[in-house]
Amino acid sequence: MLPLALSIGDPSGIGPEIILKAWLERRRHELPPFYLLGDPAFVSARARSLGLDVPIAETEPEQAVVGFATHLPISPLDNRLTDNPGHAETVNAAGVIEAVSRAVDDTMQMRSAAVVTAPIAKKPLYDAGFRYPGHTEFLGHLAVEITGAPAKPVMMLAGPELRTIPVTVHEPLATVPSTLTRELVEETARIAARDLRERFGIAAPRLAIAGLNPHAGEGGAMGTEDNDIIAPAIQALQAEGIDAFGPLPADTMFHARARQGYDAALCMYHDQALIPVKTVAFDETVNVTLGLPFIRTSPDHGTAFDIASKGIARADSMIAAIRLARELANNAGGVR
Ligand SMILES: NC(=O)C1=CN([C@@H]2O[C@H](COP(=O)(O)OP(=O)(O)OC[C@H]3O[C@@H](n4cnc5c(N)ncnc54)[C@H](O)[C@@H]3O)[C@@H](O)[C@H]2O)C=CC1
Ligand SMILES: NCC(=O)COP(=O)(O)O
Repeated sequence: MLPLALSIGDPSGIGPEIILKAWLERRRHELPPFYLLGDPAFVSARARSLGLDVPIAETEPEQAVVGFATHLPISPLDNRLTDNPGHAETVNAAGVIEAVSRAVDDTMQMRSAAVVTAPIAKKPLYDAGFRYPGHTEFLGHLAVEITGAPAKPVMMLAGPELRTIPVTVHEPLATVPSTLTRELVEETARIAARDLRERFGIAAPRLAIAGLNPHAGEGGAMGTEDNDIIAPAIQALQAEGIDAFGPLPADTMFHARARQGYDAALCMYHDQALIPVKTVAFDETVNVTLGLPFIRTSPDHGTAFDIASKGIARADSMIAAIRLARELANNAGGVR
């Protein structure tokens, strides 16, 4: 069995802490072996300052499974990381990006089974010249760079009771309507249906498609995108045999009874998708990227700078992300 590759995320946030805590919880949660792409000196210092007794060892990915029971394996980054909890440092951008790239490379080279990313703050990366809105888009870029084949990454938030998929992802609200096209809705739904079938083992995924406007447009009186873009996309998907339905008024599609009627909800913008799923299960939900030639999961939360290095960060979502990555890798035919 291959280990999972974990990227350290923003060193100023809670990423390092929840990874250390996940390792300490490895037996209780029966976690599969993983290794961290990080700076060993930084990780040791953070563990000490948090009072967490985590032995670490510099390890090649190939050796990570062997020592996982006794220490946290770390595959060292070329870039050093600066320790300044709660304050994003642009100087750390190179190491943060290297960790993600190396985790992807290890996975594509079959040195690891899947990528699990700790949260990154976007702004310090942008300030350092990073051109991608977030992991999701960067992972799509890496996939294309490595394979030479087109890849369309699709974000899905997967919780115990609800899965949601934003069709537009890191898009300012003001430009959502002009970004939303029939093609984008269809492409996102096709990838979601395929990956829910092939990766999650759902034979005939039911996709509930949200409208964009109040009351899904109220027959065109409260906005035209629902009738002009979303409804024709749903008809095309249905004609292909995909069990898609809507456009549904978004305010009434997430309550407990409504959730029984679908396997995933396609939402038209970031907060339409992320507010319901984080409200229902903030600690257990996992961010999964669909549409890639490798598996990637992440906690649903961000860097939580307000509590960085205070010792109170919960590792539940990171633990759920590790467990889901292993499950998806197992579903991928046992190759990994
Ligand atoms: N996958 C990723 O890389 C993600 C990164 N982010 C980034 O994180 C940064 C901060 O984002 P926010 O909107 O403030 O969201 P956040 O999730 O970092 O924090 C929101 C609130 O939840 C609390 N919280 C979050 N995770 C927690 C945990 N594990 N245990 C206990 N409390 C927790 C925080 O203390 C804060 O009060 C942004 O720069 C954003 O870009 C946000 C979401 C995902
Ligand atoms: N709010 C979700 C989020 O920002 C995560 O994005 P990504 O970095 O996983 O693309």
